Amino acid sequence: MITWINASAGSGKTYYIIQKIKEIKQSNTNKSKSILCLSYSNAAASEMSERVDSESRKNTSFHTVHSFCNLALKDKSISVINEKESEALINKAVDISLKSNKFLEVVSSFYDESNSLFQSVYEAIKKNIEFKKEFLTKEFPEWNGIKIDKKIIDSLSDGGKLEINLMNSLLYEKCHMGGAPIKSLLTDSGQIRKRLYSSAWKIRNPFSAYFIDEYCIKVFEYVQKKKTFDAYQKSVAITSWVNCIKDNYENLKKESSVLDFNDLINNGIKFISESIYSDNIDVLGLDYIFVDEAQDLSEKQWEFIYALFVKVFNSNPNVKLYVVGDSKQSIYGFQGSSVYVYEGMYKKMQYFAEENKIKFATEVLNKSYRTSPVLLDYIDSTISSTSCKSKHSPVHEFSGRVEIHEYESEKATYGWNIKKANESEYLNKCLRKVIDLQGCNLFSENRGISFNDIMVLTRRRNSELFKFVEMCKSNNIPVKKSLFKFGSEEIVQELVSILKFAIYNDDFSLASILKGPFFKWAERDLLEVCSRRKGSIFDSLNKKNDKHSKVIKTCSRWKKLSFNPVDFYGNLLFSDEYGKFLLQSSFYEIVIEFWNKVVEFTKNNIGSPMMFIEWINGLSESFCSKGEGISISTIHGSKGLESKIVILLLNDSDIKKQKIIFQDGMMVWPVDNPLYMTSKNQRMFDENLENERLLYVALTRPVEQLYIFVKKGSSAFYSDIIMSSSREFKNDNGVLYSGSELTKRNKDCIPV
Ligand SMILES: Nc1ncnc2c1ncn2[C@@H]1O[C@H](COP(=O)(O)OP(=O)(O)OP(=O)(O)O)[C@@H](O)[C@H]1O
Repeated sequence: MITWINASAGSGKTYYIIQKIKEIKQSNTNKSKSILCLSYSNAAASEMSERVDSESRKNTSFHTVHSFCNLALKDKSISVINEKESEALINKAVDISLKSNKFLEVVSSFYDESNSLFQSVYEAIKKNIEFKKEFLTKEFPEWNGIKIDKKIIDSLSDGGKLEINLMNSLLYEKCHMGGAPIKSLLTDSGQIRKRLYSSAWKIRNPFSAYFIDEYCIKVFEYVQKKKTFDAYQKSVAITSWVNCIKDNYENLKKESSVLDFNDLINNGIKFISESIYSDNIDVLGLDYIFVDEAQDLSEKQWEFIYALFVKVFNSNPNVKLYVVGDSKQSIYGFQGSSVYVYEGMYKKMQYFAEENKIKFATEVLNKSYRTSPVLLDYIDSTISSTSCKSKHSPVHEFSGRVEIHEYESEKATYGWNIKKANESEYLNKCLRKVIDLQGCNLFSENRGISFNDIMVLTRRRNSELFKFVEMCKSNNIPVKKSLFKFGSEEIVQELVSILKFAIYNDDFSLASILKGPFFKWAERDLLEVCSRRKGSIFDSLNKKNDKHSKVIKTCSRWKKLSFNPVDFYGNLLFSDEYGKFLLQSSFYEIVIEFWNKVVEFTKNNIGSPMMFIEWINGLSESFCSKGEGISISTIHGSKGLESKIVILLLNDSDIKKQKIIFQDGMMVWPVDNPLYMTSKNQRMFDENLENERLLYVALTRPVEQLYIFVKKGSSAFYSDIIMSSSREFKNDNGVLYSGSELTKRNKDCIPV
């Protein structure tokens, strides 16, 4: 049986799964049912796990699709690299490709338009790595007589724009055909064309005007064709170079016997289809499979889930699959999920059910168990323009409040000091709001507001946000560090790398240790050692032992420690020079927390270092300063969570447009030809929808109070949506918009 539930935020989707598991566990059967719960993110998987009781947890496992696939690999002693390590490898793959003939070919074929070339090279690699300006200028001052001057490299920042300008000027201004500027020839009002018409009129030849038009059309077609052909050539060259980087990356992974996150899924699919299971997973014994946050899964992850379900179904036709999601909350487009994939999967599952004569059910959850009616009204009026509309009826009756503070974008002519003043005003107002909320009562409960009730959300982790955290601290407002997952804190990553290096002697771990706070190597130092080495980095350092004696001595000491996590970190933190350094550093608090985690792990597990590494990397809980505090998170990170009060910092400059456009696996060169324009428009359309879905996720987190601080940037995307809906909600005094509904209900409750 397959059950598919698509329902709005706060309608109880996760609650449904939890209740279902409870019911299954409480039903009177002899055998305890085996349940697998899959989700997209660590946060969602651990949220589910945290919300079930201990009885339900028996014989039930909670995983992300990745961690489930990783489990299948466990016995195979292959290590899985995280995103940071994968980025370092891509970096290396680019270095190799810069020295390859492929790149030289690209450079030569594009030389006459080298500005555009470097622009695209930059754009092509910028997505994943930092551009190697220094590296390019230093290592390649000249190629085949082509001089790469600093100016060219410095101008690499605006992918595609220069190219479009160039093409426009070719078409409209600077290009001369037999002395006639094309713009003048091609437009009806152009001088040259007018002149041609008037001479045609003079010679009184009835066909001459017709010939002029024909001629103009031919020139126009020629320019279009040339542009398309140039664009095609460039797209092919750059795509083949990007593919060369990809091949290098694949080879580097192979050489070091590592897998990245994408490989995990591919391997998972392979294991399932070839029936190779590790002992860690009893795939065929599953009775129930639950999939939460299904709208966030990528096509590959779905492929895995489908393969898994079919496999289990073939051995146990009674297996039940529950898929739960909300197409309005699909916000991981950059990682391959999309509404199209989600809806396509619905049809595929329905078809599977029909083919195999099993029941395909859908359930309707149309009540909101989270949000105050006032907020629901506001959400519906704000999001109403799109498919995101979510009308569902409120269960609660308590009041709510929405307040909007808008900031205009700074005018360039006012200079930089205005910009600064505006920014701090924006953050100060937000801080003021947090302070003012103390001492007020909640609407939904009969008690005062505590810091724990407040969640601050933002689109990106940017410098503004860090400034805000600093401002909170200096105003004695405690902040929970939910912005960072414990497992991805820099120092936690370093501590994990040390254990990994001690066990595997691998280059990635050593490289990240060397660049970390203890050894503080610059990228250049590392590059110098890596480029000339034979064998591992550690071996090559060993050979030049005088210069690197500190590294050698320290690392050799670590290699001798027992690998049992508690012994390893006990020695490292409390009897080693490294530990002394850490405990005296600003990382002190987090290192102690890390040690507590090591002890906690050892208490509950057999203590294998591999298991520890996986466990600590996957820890989704946030590192929290002691006691209560406001939580701060990106909108992506707040998925599935709720908070009594949400303060939303929206900054239109946070919306960054992707500049590279791929169509059918090939990069489309940015010129104004029809293919590029169609792809670009489609991309913009998709991006806008995703940005709107992101707004929907943010607006649906609060239970009763929402404060939006919106700052107009170049795109004005969010400010337009927020301000146009707020007009409807403007109160009589024209003060901050609280919504007519809410002012009526809450006038007396809230100090304004
Ligand atoms: N049937 C119910 N009875 C009582 N409370 C419920 C019910 N369903 C949901 N809730 C409560 O409503 C809130 C929202 O539920 P839940 O998190 O399951 O919604 P959701 O649909 O998964 O939301 P999101 O899409 O934002 O993740 C939770 O506090 C939950 O405990």
